[in-house]
Amino acid sequence: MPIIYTPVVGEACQKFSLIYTPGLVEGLFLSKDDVDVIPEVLGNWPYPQPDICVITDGSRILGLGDLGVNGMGIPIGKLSLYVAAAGFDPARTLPITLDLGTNNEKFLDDPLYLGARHKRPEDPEFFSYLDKLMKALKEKWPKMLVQFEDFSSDHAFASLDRYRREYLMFNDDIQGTGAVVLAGWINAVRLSGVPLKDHKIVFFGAGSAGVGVAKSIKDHLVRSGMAEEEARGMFWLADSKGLVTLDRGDKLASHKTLFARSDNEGKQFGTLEEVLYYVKPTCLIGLAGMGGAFRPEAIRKMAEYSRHPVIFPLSNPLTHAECTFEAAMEHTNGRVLFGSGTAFPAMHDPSTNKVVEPGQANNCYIFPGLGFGTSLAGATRVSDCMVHVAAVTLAESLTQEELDDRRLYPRLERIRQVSALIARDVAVQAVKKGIARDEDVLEIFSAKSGDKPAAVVLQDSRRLDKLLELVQARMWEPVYADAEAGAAEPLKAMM
Ligand SMILES: NC(=O)C1=CN([C@@H]2O[C@H](COP(=O)(O)OP(=O)(O)OC[C@H]3O[C@@H](n4cnc5c(N)ncnc54)[C@H](O)[C@@H]3O)[C@@H](O)[C@H]2O)C=CC1
Ligand SMILES: CC(=O)C(=O)O
Ligand SMILES: [Mg+2]
Repeated sequence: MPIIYTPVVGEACQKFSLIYTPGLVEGLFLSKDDVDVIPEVLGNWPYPQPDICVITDGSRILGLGDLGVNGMGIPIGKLSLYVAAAGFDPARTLPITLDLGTNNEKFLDDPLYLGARHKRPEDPEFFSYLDKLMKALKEKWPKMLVQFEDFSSDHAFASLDRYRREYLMFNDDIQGTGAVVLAGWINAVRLSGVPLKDHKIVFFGAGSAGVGVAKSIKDHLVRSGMAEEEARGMFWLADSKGLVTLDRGDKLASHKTLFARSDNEGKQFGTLEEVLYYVKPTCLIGLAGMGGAFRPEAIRKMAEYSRHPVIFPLSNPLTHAECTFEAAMEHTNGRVLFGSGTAFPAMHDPSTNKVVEPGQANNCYIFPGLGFGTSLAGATRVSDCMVHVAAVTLAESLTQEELDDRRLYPRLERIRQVSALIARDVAVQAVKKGIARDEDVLEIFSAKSGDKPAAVVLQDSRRLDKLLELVQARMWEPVYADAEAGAAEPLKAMM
């Protein structure tokens, strides 16, 4: 996991042009010059019809910025996790990197850079290209789910809004991250001892991930019965200019306006510390890609404001995490409820004489199961309910032992089990919405395409068990064709 994914995948992307292996088909590159021949380029893909595609334009790779075509490591890494964590067939996964240019001067001047050495196009050309690509992908592989990954935040929000109704797609940084943090947050709130409505959440970073997470938690609160205004009042977002307020004097990007504060009485708060002293939050979430930004003083303040402060330094890779697990433990006297984007090692807590394992709040707990359930159901799109149920199922997937250990997420070793549960519940939501098309899934609920079965049918435990069996039966297993060799046994034992 730490090799095919964060942190090493970040380094692999930084060095991608140098370590590239000619002749190995790793993924599909589409350049600006291909604009009129996109279907023909897709036709060059030498493997069977893909079920899942991860696409990036390399414009915001983890917290490492614009890596251009070198971002290819991310679709490859994410798809490896679709295989390992949910059971997609590796031959039916498609990594795509758009080589539309880069605004990274270092690469523009680098003779060894593999991508096109020109700047990125303006929005009209960018979206016209993307429109053609989405159309061509749907025409060629209508059932394939497309995951948008690591696009710069303006394009991440705009493309999600543009394609989510017409195409089978979702944005992992906005929706996958939203769901995984919501799951950890639900469990952290339970352990914090602070009533839900009294939580105050500060976000350091208000980009695709920050706003995606804030929206996901806010929508969950509203679904649970809280009024929209009250729910929104629990959030304070800070970006590179400080607390996001309506009267800050700059033109706010549209994705930030939903959470912009209007109750700041004309005062502005430029630094994270100023925001913390003003808000006195119970939760601090880092999604700014600023390594070390949660300094000891800030962590100590969090421990003053709450007996069990929730601190989530979520930026990737490890060097960009806002603080380490060790620092969070030290400056809260071990009271922190912690989740990070990249895994930190476990620590011995002298006060309890126990080993404490930090949570890994990474969308890798969500996208494999969400994608598998969507694909299994033959869903025609990814609805908000499908993403929301993925979060709730993840939050509820902990075993008694994991709950006793005060964990926020299940052990990573159980990821295939957890992904299967998420896939089942996502598929149920697709059936509920009438957007499932897979006949085996529909038959379990005695439904036809387009039907919306009654709640009593959808909650019937016998049918749910059958659906889980179907999920497990369809999961690809890394076994040798000659099963007699017994190569499958160690992996089966993990299930
Ligand atoms: N744990 C997880 O599962 C995930 C983690 N991430 C991480 O989150 C980070 C951000 O990702 P995105 O939101 O997509 O990027 P983004 O570029 O859309 O947003 C970054 C935000 O940070 C703010 N920022 C930048 N410098 C700052 C500073 N000095 N002080 C305060 N704010 C500052 C920007 O104004 C912007 O609001 C990345 O490091 C990425 O790896 C993203 C998705 C999932
Ligand atoms: C985990 C992830 O999607 C990111 O850091 O961008
Ligand atoms: Mg990402």
